[in-house]
Amino acid sequence: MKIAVIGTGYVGLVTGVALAEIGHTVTCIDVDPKKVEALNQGVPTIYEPGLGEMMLRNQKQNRLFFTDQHKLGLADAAVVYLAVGTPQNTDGSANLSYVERAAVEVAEQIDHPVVVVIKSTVPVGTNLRIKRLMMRRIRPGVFIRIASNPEFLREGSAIHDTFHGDRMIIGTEDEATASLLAEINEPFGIPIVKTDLFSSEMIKYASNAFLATKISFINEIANLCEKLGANVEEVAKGMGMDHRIGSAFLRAGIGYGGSCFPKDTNALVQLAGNHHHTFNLLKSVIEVNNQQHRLLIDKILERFGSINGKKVAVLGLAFKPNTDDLRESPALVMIPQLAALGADVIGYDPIAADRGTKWISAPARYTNHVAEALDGADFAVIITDWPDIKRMDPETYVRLMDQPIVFDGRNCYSIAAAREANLEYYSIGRPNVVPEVSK
Ligand SMILES: NC(=O)c1ccc[n+]([C@@H]2O[C@H](COP(=O)([O-])OP(=O)(O)OC[C@H]3O[C@@H](n4cnc5c(N)ncnc54)[C@H](O)[C@@H]3O)[C@@H](O)[C@H]2O)c1
Ligand SMILES: O=c1ccn([C@@H]2O[C@H](COP(=O)(O)OP(=O)(O)O[C@H]3O[C@H](CO)[C@@H](O)[C@H](O)[C@H]3O)[C@@H](O)[C@H]2O)c(=O)[nH]1
Repeated sequence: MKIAVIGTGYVGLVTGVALAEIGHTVTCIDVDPKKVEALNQGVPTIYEPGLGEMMLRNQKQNRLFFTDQHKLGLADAAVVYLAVGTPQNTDGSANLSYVERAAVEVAEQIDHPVVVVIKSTVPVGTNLRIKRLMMRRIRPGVFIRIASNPEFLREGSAIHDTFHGDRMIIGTEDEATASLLAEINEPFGIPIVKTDLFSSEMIKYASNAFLATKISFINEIANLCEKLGANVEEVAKGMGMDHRIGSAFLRAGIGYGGSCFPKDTNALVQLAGNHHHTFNLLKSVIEVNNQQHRLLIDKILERFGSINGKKVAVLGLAFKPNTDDLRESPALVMIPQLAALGADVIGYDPIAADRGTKWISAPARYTNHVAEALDGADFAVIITDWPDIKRMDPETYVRLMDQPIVFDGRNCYSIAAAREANLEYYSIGRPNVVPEVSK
């Protein structure tokens, strides 16, 4: 099948590469000529384990192409995926201008029937609205069908998720379109759920909102555990063994970030509000998450009083491990706050260090060497549970820092290991470790 994918961001690039991998001929189109140039040279524009090799293989086998010319990319495509961004408007609602622009571009260029598949996360009703928008612009005699096929990949494990997802959702207006999409995606071997357009759009928002709810719920339990002397990891383990609850997404921490949960929860609250429904539960989930981002600062101030002039190592800038994505990362909140309190901040990230200066508007230095960040530091703050940080022996902090005091937003080490290393250690929802000498 000849397929065009519009947008080579996270979702567009992974979708394009994966569809080529299962045998389709795919042309990915992006308005950014620099991205297209890099991709044409075989250089992936996002950091995603396993993506680069798969991309190159399919380019070499002439199944995967990149262009910034819509006309060229759409020329003989039977199916066109829209995978452009749907960022947040200032009021929290989803900004659909990129989807609309891409849809208009397709409508004006195509001269043959196509199925338009919306991969972007869009509010309920958008697919239908986009179809109508396109119908007003297509040439006489050209026919389009629309499908909603929301994406569920996680950054950092996008390739794995694409080939081993729990389900694929296909929302359509007619069985023929649903069957065509099922046939295209059949080689992925993932269970396919066929449904209507509106339900498909809602499944995406409801799924992200539910996962965010699990995280905020366990974070609230963690905050209570701290007050009551329980250990949230023990609690999450005990809860998660009940299969009705499940153990996934019960890791307490500094709060969720990333390009999806924050914006999609806000968009669902807005969407509900537009229909005179106050989504109280989700509003609280968002509020708890915002509070959670500030929690470590409170702990730091409680410990030190003032951090003016203190050297702090911030470990991890990305919103989660295995990605260089800083969108809505707790680091964006934490580093400016630390700097505003007078701390001398040095940020470490194994992959995203060079993005620090560009993304974070606060006086701070950045490095991709963890030892350089820790050297002579008065305290450290862990934002991202990168494998190399988790693997680090807690004794390393004692060896490198001026004062071995760690505020861990991701519960990277066991309480026993911190105690054994004589580390002063504050984590989330677990007992503090304060060695005798520090008391
Ligand atoms: N990032 C994720 O992990 C993820 C996962 C699931 C769903 N989603 C959803 O998928 C959508 C895309 O997310 P993303 O993170 O890949 O976005 P992104 O912002 O990283 O990338 C969007 C790309 O589209 C390009 N673009 C914009 N308008 C265009 C046009 N008219 N023609 C061609 N190219 C155009 C941009 O240049 C950019 O490269 C969003 O709706 C998002 O919510 C994202
Ligand atoms: O138990 C947990 C699990 C996650 N997180 C945090 O939650 C955020 C999101 O993590 P994750 O879901 O792994 O990453 P994303 O790449 O943002 O993926 C989410 O958002 C995507 C975009 O919509 C969806 O496609 C995915 O299914 C959905 O998991 C990160 O900050 C994590 O640190 C926690 O704090 N505790």
